Amino acid sequence: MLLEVEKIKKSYKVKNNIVEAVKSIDFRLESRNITAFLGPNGAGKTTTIKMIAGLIHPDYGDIRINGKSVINKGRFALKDIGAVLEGSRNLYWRLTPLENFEYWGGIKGVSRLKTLQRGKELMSAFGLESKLNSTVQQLSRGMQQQVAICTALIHSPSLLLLDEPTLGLDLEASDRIQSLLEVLAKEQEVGILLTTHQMDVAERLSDSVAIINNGQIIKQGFTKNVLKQFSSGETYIFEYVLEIPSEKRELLSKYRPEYINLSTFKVVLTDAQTPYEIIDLLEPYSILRVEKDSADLATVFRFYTSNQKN
Ligand SMILES: Nc1ncnc2c1ncn2[C@@H]1O[C@H](COP(=O)(O)OP(=O)(O)OP(=O)(O)O)[C@@H](O)[C@H]1O
Repeated sequence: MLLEVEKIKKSYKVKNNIVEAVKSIDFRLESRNITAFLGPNGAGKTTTIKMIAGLIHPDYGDIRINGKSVINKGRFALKDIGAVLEGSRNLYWRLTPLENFEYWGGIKGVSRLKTLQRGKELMSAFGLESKLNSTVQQLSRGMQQQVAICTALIHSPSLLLLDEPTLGLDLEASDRIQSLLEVLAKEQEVGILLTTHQMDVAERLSDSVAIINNGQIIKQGFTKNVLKQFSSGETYIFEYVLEIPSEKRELLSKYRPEYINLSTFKVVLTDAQTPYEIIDLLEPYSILRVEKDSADLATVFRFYTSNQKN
């Protein structure tokens, strides 16, 4: 198993108060798997990722990478982990991408030749070959983030930790990063743990999700299973221009509609039924929309995080 996080806890002391940032978190991440760590602001995501990256120590619990505990073993952990936490803090802005790669490659114990070769390959994967010799401060924010990711990958780590990798980026930059992450996971067998508030990014990229709130994981599983639990078969939503009159309600009753408001209702259809039957039945009333009701991660996220106090 690439990453095993076992019952980790972390509290911060703020003046006379203790903030329990992470109460007890358990999860696993396999190679080739992308896990999205989701949670509202202050849920404890960054604290957890920082503990995995060895930047802060848990008060309790264990973190194992490839079966070996990394608690208090910073040097060992360095070898297997690449991380981009809080924007592009792993970059020196006055240096070029190549100089940054050389610097970080040196720290991670990779030869200069290998570092430069790998750095160039990674930059080409982003279409940034022409920027190898510009200083980081001359690059756009999207490019800087891409260079930060290249830097984190310079020593070919098996685990990549990313805090909000696509935050504030335009669609093209965000797409490039997402595509590279997919390639890294599926073709180069890297395990990726990322935090994001962008549910569409999480839905596209993640094999698994862990939803965290108040320092605890409240839901985890394969993304497709989590979504499936929320999608209720052949459920359709019909919205009419005007409210549904009582004689039509009577005719509709055999479909057991669930009314959302006076002009909108949901029905679950069997294999033998089609949405057109309903439309025919309600003629001549004008329909505004009919759509299949399927859950997305945003719905799932809202459900779990708004039920936090139950
Ligand atoms: N260095 C610190 N000192 C004191 N409290 C902290 C520190 N870092 C985080 N916290 C607190 O710990 C809790 C969890 O914070 P954390 O940054 O891990 O959340 P997060 O899920 O990453 O949030 P966001 O989505 O806003 O980045 C919050 O209540 C936060 O205020």
